[in-house]
Amino acid sequence: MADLNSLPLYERIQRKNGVKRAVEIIILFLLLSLLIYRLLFLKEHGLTWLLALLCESWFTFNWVLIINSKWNPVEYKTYPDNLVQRAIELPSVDMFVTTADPVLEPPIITINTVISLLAVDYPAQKLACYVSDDGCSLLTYYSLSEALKFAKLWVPFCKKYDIQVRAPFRYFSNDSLTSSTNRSNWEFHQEWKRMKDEYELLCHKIEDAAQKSRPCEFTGEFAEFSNVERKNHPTIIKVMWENKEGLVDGVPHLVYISREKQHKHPHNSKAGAMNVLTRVSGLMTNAPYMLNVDCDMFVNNPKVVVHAMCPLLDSNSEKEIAFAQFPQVFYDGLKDDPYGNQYVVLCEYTMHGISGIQGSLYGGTGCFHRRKIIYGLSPSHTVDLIDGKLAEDTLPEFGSSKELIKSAVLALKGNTNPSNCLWTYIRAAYQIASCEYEYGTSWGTKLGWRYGSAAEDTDTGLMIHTRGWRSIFCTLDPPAFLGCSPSGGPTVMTQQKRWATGLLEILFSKNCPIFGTLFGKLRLRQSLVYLWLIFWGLRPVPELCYAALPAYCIITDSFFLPKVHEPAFSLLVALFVIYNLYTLSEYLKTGQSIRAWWNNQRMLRITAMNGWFFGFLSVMLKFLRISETVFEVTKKDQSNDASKDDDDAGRFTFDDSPIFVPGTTILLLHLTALVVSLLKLQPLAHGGGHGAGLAEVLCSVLWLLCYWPFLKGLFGKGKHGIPMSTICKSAALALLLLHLCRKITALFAGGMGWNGARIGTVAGSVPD
Ligand SMILES: O=c1ccn([C@@H]2O[C@H](COP(=O)(O)OP(=O)(O)O[C@H]3O[C@H](CO)[C@@H](O)[C@H](O)[C@H]3O)[C@@H](O)[C@H]2O)c(=O)[nH]1
Ligand SMILES: [Mn+2]
Repeated sequence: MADLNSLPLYERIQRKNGVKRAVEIIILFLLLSLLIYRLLFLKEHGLTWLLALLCESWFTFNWVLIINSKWNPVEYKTYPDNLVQRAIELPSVDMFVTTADPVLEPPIITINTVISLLAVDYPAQKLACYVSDDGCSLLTYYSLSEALKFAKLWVPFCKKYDIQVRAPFRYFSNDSLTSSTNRSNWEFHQEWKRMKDEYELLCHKIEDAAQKSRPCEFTGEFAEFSNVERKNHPTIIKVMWENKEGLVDGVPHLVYISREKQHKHPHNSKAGAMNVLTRVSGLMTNAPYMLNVDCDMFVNNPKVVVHAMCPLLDSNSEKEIAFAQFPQVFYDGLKDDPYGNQYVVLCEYTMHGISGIQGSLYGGTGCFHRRKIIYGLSPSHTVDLIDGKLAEDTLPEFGSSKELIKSAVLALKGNTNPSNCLWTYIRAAYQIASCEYEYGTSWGTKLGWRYGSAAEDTDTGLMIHTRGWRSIFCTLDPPAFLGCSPSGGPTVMTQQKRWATGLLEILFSKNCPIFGTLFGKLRLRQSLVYLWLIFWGLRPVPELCYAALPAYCIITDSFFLPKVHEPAFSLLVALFVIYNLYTLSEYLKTGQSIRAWWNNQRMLRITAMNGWFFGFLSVMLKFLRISETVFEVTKKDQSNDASKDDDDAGRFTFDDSPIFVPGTTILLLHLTALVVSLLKLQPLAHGGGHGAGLAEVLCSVLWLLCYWPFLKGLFGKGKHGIPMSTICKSAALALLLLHLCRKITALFAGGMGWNGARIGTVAGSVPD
C-alpha cells in the first residue's frame, strides 16, 4: 500500500532552453547598445532622434518582460492511471458553459459543447452541467432541450465504443466510421448510422427553428420565454435533466440559467454570468471543483477531467494550487494562420514559461477552479480558521440567501454533499440569480469572478495569484479542448480591441499587478508577466510613432536611422537578422510554415495599430467619462470544409468600422513617402535636412509589406475592400499629419533627424 501511495499523480518537468536564452540575451545586448548609441548622439539630433529613443526604450523594456516570461519553461505530465491505482475517490465537478447571443454564437455550436461535456469519461453522478444564457433565447433553450434528447443516445454510444471526439459535429465531419477501431463490428455500424441520422435530425430541427421568427410555441416548458426582452427579463432557471438514480454511466444533470436582466442594473457581462453560475451550482450541487468553458470550446479529449484532477488532488497541492488551465487550441484554423490568432508559439513558449513562475494565467475557458478559492480562500487559511473566525467574517459577503451561506460553509470546509434533487433549491436559485442580489455583497470584488474589466479572465486570475496561489498549465495530446478562432478582419479587430480594453482597465485600477507585488503575494516575476500582457494595451502608442517615423523622415528629407557607412548600421542589421531568425525558429520548431511566421509578424503590427489602438482609445474615453467600455461578443463561425479550401478564406476583410482608419492612414503616409522618395520630391525639406538614407526607405518598404492586406484593400471590392469612407477619413488624417510635419520642420529647420529601426518588433522578408 505504501508503494501505491507514492505513485505520482503528476510531474513537473523543467525544459532545457540554454540556446534560446543565449540568443535572447544577445538580442537584449544589441538593443541596449542601440539605446546607448542613441543617447550618445542625442544632442546632435532633434525631436525625431528623441522619439526613436523613447520608442526603442519601450521595445527594450518589453523585450526584458518577454525574456522573463520565457526563461524557465516547465511542463506538467499527469498520470490519471495512478489516481485509480491509489484508489483516490474522484470529487464532483460542476461544468459551466456561457453563451450570450444566439446569432453571434449559433446554438448548434453551444449544444455541441454541452453534449461533449455531458459525454466526458468521468462518473456521471459526479457531474453537473450548467448553461448560462445571457441572450435569454428561446432558440437556445429549445436547441438545448432537443440536444438533451440526443445526448441520452449519444452518451451511452460514446462510452460503449470509447469514441474519442464526443462533439458530434466534429465526430461526423471526420472520417469517423472508417478510422474507428470498431469498424469491423456490425453492431457498431448500425449504431453509428443511427447516431448520424439522429444528429442530422437534430441539426435540421435547430436550423428550422432558427429560420422561424418564433422557434416553437410558447407553451409548456417554453411558456416563460414569451414576452422576454434580451436585456430586460426575469430569471429563468430550468432543471432540464436530473440523473436521479445517480447512474455512473448516465447523463449528468443539465441546468439552464438565464439570469435576470434589467436596464438599470449593470450585468457585468461574462463575469456576472459566471458568478450566477457559481451561486446556483453552489446551491444545487456544490461540487468542490468547477470547470468553465466558452460556448465554442468543446471537449476534445474525453479524459480531460481525470487529467485535471491529478494535480488538483495531489496531497500537497491543496495548499498551493488554485486552478488547472488547459490551453486554448483551435480547430479548422485557416492555412498559414493569416490572422495570426492560432497562438501556437505563444502557447508553446510563453505559456510554458509562465508555468515555471507562479503558474499559468487564467484564460477564461478550459479551466478547472477550486470552488473554495473562488469563494475567497487564501493559502494561509486553515480549516480551523474556516470553522471559526473566517466563516463569521466572510459569510455576510455572500449575500442574504441562507441556503447559499449554508452551502458556502460546506464548500469552504471542503466537505460538500452533492444533492440528487436539484428542484429543491429552485426558489432560492431564483433569488440569487436576480439583479439586485449582489448589492452590498462581495461578489465581483472578493468573491467569484471580478468585475470592472472586459478581460475578466486575466483579472480574476490575477486576484487569485495575488492571494499567493499557484496554478498549473496542462497540455494533453490530443488537446483537451478545441474552440474556434475568429476569422475576418472586423471580428479579429473587435476581439483584440476588447482584450486591450480589458487589460488597460486592470492596469489603471487598484488591481494593477504592481500593487499585487507590493501589498499582496504576487511574485515579482509573475507581476512582470502580467505587465507584459497588460502592456499590449499601451503598445499602440510607441508602435504608431515608430511606424510614422520613416515616412516622416523621407518626406522631410531627414533621418532617424544610421547611415550605411556608420558602424551603428551593422548593429541594426545584426539586431534585425537575429531577432527575425529567433522568431522564425520558434515557428519552424512548432511545425509551422515560414508563411505562418510572416503572417503572425504582420498581424502583430496590424492588430497593435488598429484593434489595440481602439482599445486604448476606449479606455481613455472611459476615464474622461465620455463613454463606457462594453463587452462585444466575438462572432463564432460555423466552420465547414468548403470555406477552408476557398482561396479567399485567408484574405483580409474589412467593414466600415473606424477601427481600420489608423492602419489605412499609416499606409497612405508610407505610400506618399515612397512616391516622394522615388521622384525625389521631398516637398517639405528645407534644404537643411541631412537626407533620408537607404535605411528609412527600406523601413518604409517593410511597413508596406506588413500592410499588404490593406494595400490590396485599397483596390479591393466588397468585404475585401476598404470602404471609401474609411479611405477618405484616412486621407484627411494623412494630409493633416503632413501639414503638421511641415509645421514641425519649419520650427526645427536645420539640425534634425529621426533614427531607429523596427528592432525587436518588425519582421522582414517574404512579401505576401
Ligand atoms: O455578456 C456576456 C458576454 C460574453 N459571454 C460569454 O463569454 C464567453 C467569451 O466571449 P467571447 O465573445 O467568445 O470572447 P473571446 O474573445 O472568444 O474570449 C476570450 O476572452 C474573454 C475575455 O475578454 C474570455 O472571457 C474568454 O474566456 C476568452 O476565450 C462566451 O462564451 C460568451 O457567451 C457571456 O456569457 N455574457
Ligand atoms: Mn471565444
